[in-house]
Amino acid sequence: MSVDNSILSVDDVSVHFTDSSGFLGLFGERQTVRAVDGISLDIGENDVVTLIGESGCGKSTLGKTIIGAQEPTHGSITYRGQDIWEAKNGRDPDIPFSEIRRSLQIIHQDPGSALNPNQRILTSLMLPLKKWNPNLGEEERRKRIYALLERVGLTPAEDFVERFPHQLSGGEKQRVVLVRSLLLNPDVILADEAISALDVSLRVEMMDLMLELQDLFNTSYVFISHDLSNARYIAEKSGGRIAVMYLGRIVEVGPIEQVIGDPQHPYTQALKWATPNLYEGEGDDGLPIRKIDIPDPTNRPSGCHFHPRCPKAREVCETNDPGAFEDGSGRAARCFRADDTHEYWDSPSIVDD
Ligand SMILES: Nc1ncnc2c1ncn2[C@@H]1O[C@H](COP(=O)(O)OP(=O)(O)OP(=O)(O)O)[C@@H](O)[C@H]1O
Repeated sequence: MSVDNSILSVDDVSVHFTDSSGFLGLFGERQTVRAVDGISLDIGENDVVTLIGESGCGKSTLGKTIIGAQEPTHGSITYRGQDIWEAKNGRDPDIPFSEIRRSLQIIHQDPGSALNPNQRILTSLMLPLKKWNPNLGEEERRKRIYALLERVGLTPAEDFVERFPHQLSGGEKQRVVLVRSLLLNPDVILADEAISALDVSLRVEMMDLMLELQDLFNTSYVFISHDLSNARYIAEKSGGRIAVMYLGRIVEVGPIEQVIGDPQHPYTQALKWATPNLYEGEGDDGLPIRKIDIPDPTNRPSGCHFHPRCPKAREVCETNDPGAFEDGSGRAARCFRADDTHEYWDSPSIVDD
């Protein structure tokens, strides 16, 4: 899906891992996991996109690919028109890879692992600022760090900068990591389950803080979450998009009013059904999923990959792979049901009553 003013363009990107470990590997068989499979997505200025889906659907791999930390096996990622991997491989880029690296930052679930346990917070924040902004004097650097720490509520900053990571709570560490990313003035921050490890009471506070700072820094975010309530909160507050992933693909993407308010893809409907505070008062049409088990990612079902679990599957879904249908509202869904005139509607159901 394309946007105006795009910073990052993901164009038909796949990431396939070939694995010869495991049982079949003993017999020399190599299996391919299609962690990301033919995804196109643009990230614009001041944009927010939240990737949601079950464990193993490819959210982290797509996120890492978007920020240039994972090389795609197919397709391209461009940053302001510059192919990231051509820049990384030094093919005379218009934008050097170091500049791309600075512009695309990541915040992980575990802030502890992102901070050197032997360094005081001041050193952890000073070093990257010095590396990326060598013309900035020590006093100016210190001023920026203090101002940002105060802005995220780590006050008094003079006290926090003298501490080591083990002297901070999880929420405080995550704020320090956020400050460290923002000091580099990035265009895009990938927040990979960045709030999942925080106490529930702190999650909303952290999401609010990140979105407030977005306005100040003109930063775009790609949030990764397995929790549809959090994804809804972020998308609602930011006016951003939600992208629902299933077995390496985006099966539905668009604004919150469409994707959560009126989901088109049966998988999005199942996710919504499984999130009680989103489903309240919507009646009970029965279980919106036929099988709980996630299919083997090395051996995906034919046709629509969701068809064995889909309560609305018809014969055509077993053989034909749906493309993305756009409905003119900014939403696209990979389901034949999104097309009123599709042969799906005349195809016999494969679901037992
Ligand atoms: N380096 C790798 N080598 C082989 N397979 C991998 C590798 N990284 C990821 N995978 C596989 O790719 C698929 C997608 O993994 P990924 O971590 O992107 O999913 P996810 O949606 O982020 O899951 P989770 O929410 O559990 O973190 C999984 O089947 C995973 O086992």
